[in-house]
Amino acid sequence: MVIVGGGSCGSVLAARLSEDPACSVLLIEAGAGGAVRGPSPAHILPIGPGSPRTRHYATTLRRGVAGALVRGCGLGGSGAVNGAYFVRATPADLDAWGSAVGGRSGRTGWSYGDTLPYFRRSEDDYDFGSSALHGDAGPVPVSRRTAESWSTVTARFVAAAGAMGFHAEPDKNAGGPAGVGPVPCNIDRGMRVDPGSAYLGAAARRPNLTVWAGTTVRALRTAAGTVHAVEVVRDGALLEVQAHNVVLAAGAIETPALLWRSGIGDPRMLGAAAVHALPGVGREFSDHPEITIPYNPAPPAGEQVSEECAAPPILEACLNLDSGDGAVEIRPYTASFGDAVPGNPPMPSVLGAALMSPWGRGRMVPHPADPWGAPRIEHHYLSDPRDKAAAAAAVDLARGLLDAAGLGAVIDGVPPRLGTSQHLSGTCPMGADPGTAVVDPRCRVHGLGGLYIADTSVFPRVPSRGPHATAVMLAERAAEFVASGLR
Ligand SMILES: Cc1cc2nc3c(=O)[nH]c(=O)nc-3n(C[C@H](O)[C@H](O)[C@H](O)COP(=O)(O)OP(=O)(O)OC[C@H]3O[C@@H](n4cnc5c(N)ncnc54)[C@H](O)[C@@H]3O)c2cc1C
Repeated sequence: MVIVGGGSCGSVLAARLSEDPACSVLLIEAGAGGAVRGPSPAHILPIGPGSPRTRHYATTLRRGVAGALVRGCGLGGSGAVNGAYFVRATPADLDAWGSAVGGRSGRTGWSYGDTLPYFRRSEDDYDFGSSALHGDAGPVPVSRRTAESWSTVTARFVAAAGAMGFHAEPDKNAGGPAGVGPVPCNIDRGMRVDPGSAYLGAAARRPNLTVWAGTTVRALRTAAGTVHAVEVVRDGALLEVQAHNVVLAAGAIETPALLWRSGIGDPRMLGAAAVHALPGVGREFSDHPEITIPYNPAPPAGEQVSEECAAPPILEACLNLDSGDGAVEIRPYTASFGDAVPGNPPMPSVLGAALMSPWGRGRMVPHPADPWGAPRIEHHYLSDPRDKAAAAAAVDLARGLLDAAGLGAVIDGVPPRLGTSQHLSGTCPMGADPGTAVVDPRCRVHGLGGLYIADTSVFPRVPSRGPHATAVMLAERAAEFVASGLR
């Protein structure tokens, strides 16, 4: 078994599949560093210029607006450098996923009921323990900051949202009505516990699990409709590694890129290099646009700040609204991205207003001149009039909250800025129809034997919450599908 990519999903897959001593697993990760890094300070995002733990990509957010995408690289992947917000997709998201992909409920289903056991299995919820909704024995610790330890920004924001009539949501992973409340985080005592640390830490010593870091998979080798090997670059040499099964978990940018480099995709795009037709690769993706509103923070008004507040995660609480024309998330960041991201220049404090169920879809295509170059990415943010209207309403709401909370004053002459939440999803979507989908409901690539995809590229659409907890659930579920295919 070869797993390509040791990020959020690849770590889960490698650990779960190697639980069976008869299954020999090779995990191949492009980023350097063979050892699992272990938990890292959650209030720092090591994604700034020059960070050895990231790869950067250019995108066009909308016509005339350039943007930058970041992906983690190294064991733990993007999960090891992210904001540590660990919120599940909503029951409505998952039920829509189940209906969209048409798998049979319970066996290959993706509805809320089908997926709940895998969310529970992945977590150790420090606040809610074991219950019908939560697990207390999984590898990922999940915790929420208590109101007593909130930073001033969070405390003022939550109070203002309550005063404005938004109802309290004490557990954003309970599947209840959306509101304002603490963000569940994969944090233990201030440290981000990414899936690499959580899952691979214990598994790495198993004799049937080999980890090759600093090794890049260049292409898949296929013959007679089956993938039988991967071509890798390791220590400067090009090698071919034979495999009975290959699981791609290289993330929502590199997984489609790897398929294209292997001749898998839309033949109209690949031309003579085409080996297997799957026109859905890169055709439509979704992500959460975020508009940030810069402000000058108000001076403290004598609030008591506990010692624990000294280094809060970047987001301790948020407001979710699921009604009306689309889901919205208002994010009161506890620090400026100049302070939280080493290497960034000084930046103002911002409040974020994100569209969490956008209608617009992005498109990714291979680099036009260089098959080894980064794909061309276009987000097409706010291209749909419904998104434009929702964005304007979300910015108004965020400004109202900024005011009501007394967080500070909007900076004159600095307009709100369109950016991305970095939640790219759905570049190789799951579905029953190989004309549009790339994998079936068991994560098998349509029409090719021996090849699975299990990462955020297979989400039919981005969930209406951050994708990380849902990515870990997906990998838990995919590991079972892959293992059952071996029997
Ligand atoms: C800066 C940032 C902040 C974020 N914050 C949050 C948050 O707070 N909450 C949330 O829910 N989501 C957040 N996200 C999104 C979330 O972290 C990702 O959606 C999730 O981690 C993606 O998991 P993945 O397994 O699909 O990909 P990744 O975790 O990106 O893993 C892909 C791995 O594959 C490796 N790889 C790629 N190509 C190859 C190759 N050819 N050969 C070998 N290895 C390869 C990469 O190096 C990487 O390690 C954030 C993302 C970023 C970048």
